[in-house]
Amino acid sequence: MMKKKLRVVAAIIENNEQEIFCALRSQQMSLPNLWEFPGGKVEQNEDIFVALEREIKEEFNCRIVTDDVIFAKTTHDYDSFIIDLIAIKATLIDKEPVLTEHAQYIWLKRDNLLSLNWAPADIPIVEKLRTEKNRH
Ligand SMILES: Nc1nc2c([nH]c(=O)n2[C@H]2C[C@H](O)[C@@H](COP(=O)(O)OP(=O)(O)OP(=O)(O)O)O2)c(=O)[nH]1
Repeated sequence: MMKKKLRVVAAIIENNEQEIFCALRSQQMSLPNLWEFPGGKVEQNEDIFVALEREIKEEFNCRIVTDDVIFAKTTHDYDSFIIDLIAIKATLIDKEPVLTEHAQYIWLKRDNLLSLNWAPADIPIVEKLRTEKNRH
């Protein structure tokens, strides 16, 4: 049978201290106990930037402003599905995120990102963040 293909957007949210927002998937979610850049599935005909803002609002009850470019795009073949993961940088507006589905979150400097147990699809994005030169 053909594997299901998921199109997922993920936010690289950086704060004023150059820390990046990392979220821990809970026991109840798929890929439990793995860290991710928060986001979710893009709906049919939905704009990816709109999808990302929607997902962050749903999952953390806060608003972000996204870049208007894609930071990184990667494909990963999990046992039960294939994911197209689209990472987009973003900035938090209003307030700190509130956990609703995730088990935990943490703000980490780039150099410390590899200390977490990431969802496999996210590893290339973590690597790109660690080595990027022109940060903003
Ligand atoms: N949001 C997000 N999902 C990721 C990342 N890396 C990664 O492998 N994934 C996977 C986990 C999920 O299987 C899928 C995203 O789906 P989701 O979080 O919207 O929804 P879900 O499958 O947990 O739950 P559901 O909507 O099926 O109830 O992509 C990532 O960095 N961010």
